[in-house]
Amino acid sequence: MNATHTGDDGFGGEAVMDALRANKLAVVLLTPAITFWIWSIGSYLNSPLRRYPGPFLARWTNIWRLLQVISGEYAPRMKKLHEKYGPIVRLGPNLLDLDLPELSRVIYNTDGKWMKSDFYKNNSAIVDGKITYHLFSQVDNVEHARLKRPIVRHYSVPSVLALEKHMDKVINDLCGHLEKRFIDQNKTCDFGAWLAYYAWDFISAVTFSKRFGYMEKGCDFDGTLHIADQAIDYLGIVGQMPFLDFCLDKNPIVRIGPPNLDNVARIAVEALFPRLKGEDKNFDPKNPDFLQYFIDSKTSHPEVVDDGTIINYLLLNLIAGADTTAITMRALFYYTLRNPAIWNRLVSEVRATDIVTRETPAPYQAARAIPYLEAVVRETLRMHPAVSMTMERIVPTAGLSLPDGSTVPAGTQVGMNPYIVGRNRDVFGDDAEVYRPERWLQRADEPDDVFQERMRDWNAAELTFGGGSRICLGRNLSQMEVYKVVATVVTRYDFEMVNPERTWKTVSRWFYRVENGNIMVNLRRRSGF
Ligand code: HEM
Repeated sequence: MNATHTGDDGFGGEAVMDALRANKLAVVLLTPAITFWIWSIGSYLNSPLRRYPGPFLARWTNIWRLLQVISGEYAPRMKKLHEKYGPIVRLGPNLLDLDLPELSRVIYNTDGKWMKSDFYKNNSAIVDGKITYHLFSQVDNVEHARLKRPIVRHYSVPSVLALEKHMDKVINDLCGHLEKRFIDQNKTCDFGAWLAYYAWDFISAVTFSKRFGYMEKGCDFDGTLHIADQAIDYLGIVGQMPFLDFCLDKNPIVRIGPPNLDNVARIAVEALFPRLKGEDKNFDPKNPDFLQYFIDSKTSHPEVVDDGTIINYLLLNLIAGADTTAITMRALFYYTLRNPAIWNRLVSEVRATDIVTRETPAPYQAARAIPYLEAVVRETLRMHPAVSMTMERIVPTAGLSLPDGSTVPAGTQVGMNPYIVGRNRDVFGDDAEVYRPERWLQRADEPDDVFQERMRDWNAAELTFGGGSRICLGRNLSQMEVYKVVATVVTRYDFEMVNPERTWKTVSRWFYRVENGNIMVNLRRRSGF
């Protein structure tokens, strides 16, 4: 039979060839997977972190923690893990989260040996083809100190106090808007949203004597507030697997990242150049602002500061300073307004001081001297820290000794989460999950020295502003912003929360965000104000 040649030799040769080809393909496909698994099992078995407990998947891959951040419930979930596993939880193949406040001064210190991890690096921009880090994202401690030196003194209490006139104007404007738009029209106010507009206008006013204009427009008119949320979510999510930044935001072919904060960058540039030319009409030399401080540092530290550095300083102020403080103020009103005993005490103690008039907001130092206001602010910072994620550091050469007698080897990433240490029961007591400002006051039967020692321990456990040489640069500024506005509005208006029984919606990633619509209030002007 003259069969057409099909390659089949009558002994199933074609089938054999097919099988061989299929096998080759299987080998090509399976080899990397098998190698990866052998490597994973090897690393798992040999890992010096094997002894530390944590979720099974977290020991193998950082994808597990990335998913926790995406969930938007990061901090509460991590808190549950600590309840299950104890003070040391392994959150990734090379990451330990510690609920050990006694080690906060060891990990967050000023000796320059503890570096930030690569988590922070994606918070950077490409300038002239080069990745540029700012004060927050620079992980190299020497370079960080160089960048910080020219400006650190401008964030001290006396320097920030010199900006109080700017603050008073913004607070009076906030009050004007609340009266015109809500009180006079008998309308309910989304106070949470207004606190955010206030925070953004406040930070721009003290930074370059000009407002973004969110209060004037009464909305996030250019979408910047929304973009800032996306940018900070990107930091939290991509920071779990830092190489992803090179596939996404820093992708050389197509950039896949959150929208740029172009508007903020444009405003910073538009503020700098007219000022340098002496053409800035918004600037009054009698009322300094951060931009002026930064320009002065060009003269005092010419080896570090040029116009590019100033833009970086400006941007960081605007981006790091607004949402963090807005979150704190929202949390403060949420917790206090829902609890009549706390709210009434706050109102009566603030009003009794008589430090606010129709024309003048509360002076900072007088507001800071009201013990119950201090207690309320501290309790808010403890219960609802604006940053609610592990602040990762790399263990230096000497290793890290833990209270269980073990030593964490150099190169491991470790860190603490302000949300978790702030709720540590050994430090703050069995009611650490309860919002109770009174805990910050000296008890009637508590001797002075006992109270002072308690405060020392509590201060060490409070990481809301971070610690050591990387402690928040803007903490004095943000405190002025909070104390002044709370004392002022609490004196000028009566507040009534709409639906105080409704629980709020929060998102916990890098920031512990509070969504709009959670603090709806009806306001009434008090007589004499
Ligand atoms: C309630 C308000 C605020 C909170 C809770 C807060 C929290 C923090 C935390 C926890 C860190 C350290 C992060 C880490 O080590 O991983 C930090 C760093 C920083 N914050 Fe704040 N912040 C607030 C307001 C501000 C303001 C108003 C500004 C600026 C005007 C600011 C500027 C910065 C800067 C520049 C850093 C980096 C410091 C460095 O690494 O040297 N923050 N902040």
